Amino acid sequence: MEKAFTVAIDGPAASGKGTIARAVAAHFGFAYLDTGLLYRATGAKVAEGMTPVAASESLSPQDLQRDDLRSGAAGTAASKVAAIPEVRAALVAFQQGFARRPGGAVLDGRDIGTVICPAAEVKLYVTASDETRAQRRFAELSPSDPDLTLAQVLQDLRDRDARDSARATAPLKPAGDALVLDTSHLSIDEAVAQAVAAVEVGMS
Ligand SMILES: Nc1ncnc2c1ncn2[C@@H]1O[C@H](COP(=O)(O)OP(=O)(O)O)[C@@H](O)[C@H]1O
Ligand SMILES: Nc1ccn([C@@H]2O[C@H](COP(=O)(O)OP(=O)(O)O)[C@@H](O)[C@H]2O)c(=O)n1
Repeated sequence: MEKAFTVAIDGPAASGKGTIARAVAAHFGFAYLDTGLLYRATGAKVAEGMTPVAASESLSPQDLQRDDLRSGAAGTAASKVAAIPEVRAALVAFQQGFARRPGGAVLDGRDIGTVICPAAEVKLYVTASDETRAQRRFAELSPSDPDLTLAQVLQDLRDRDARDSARATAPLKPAGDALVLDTSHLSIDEAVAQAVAAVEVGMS
């Protein structure tokens, strides 16, 4: 594909957005941007003493490659800086430029279909029950954090979703024209197949 074509994927924590986004990008040969990493890296720099706005304005490719961005603490730090309008504003141009690059792009996050790419050709809102999401995230994080409990992961997800949904700027919510994909009872292959089918409709 020569022209721009944007697939916007939003949803709450650990719903399967990233898994679907990566698979869709690989299937169609599109570029992929995990926009949560921008907020996680900003939060990590704030934890090291930078102000949130300076951190968001100075993000480098290396900042996005740190190996400590996937932890629960990094997710919580991300959602705190993500509520600051100036931090979000500092990250808009990069995301929009990525979305409109020639050849197609998939972006996943919280506000891609609502704020970053309201004209995206395809919009998905990926969700799953709180318990399903907590079990998936627990399975992911517990091998490297033996003290972690399922109850703690569930509480962290709920706190983060509540903060992301309640903020005034770019809150977590489905775009009016998004296709809602509940993955609670879908395998990864089934969820990806439904997303691929939605993109095929968008391309036709
Ligand atoms: N449909 C699914 N069924 C089972 N596990 C899934 C499914 N989708 C995602 N997962 C797993 O759940 C975890 C969280 O998925 P991820 O794509 O990282 O979510 P998000 O990007 O929304 O935070 C990962 O370990 C992933 O392999
Ligand atoms: N487009 C985005 C992406 C992430 N975020 C914030 O960054 C946090 C981490 O996002 P993430 O996508 O990496 O989190 P997971 O859904 O993977 O757990 C979220 O809880 C949001 O607060 C956002 O506000 N807007």
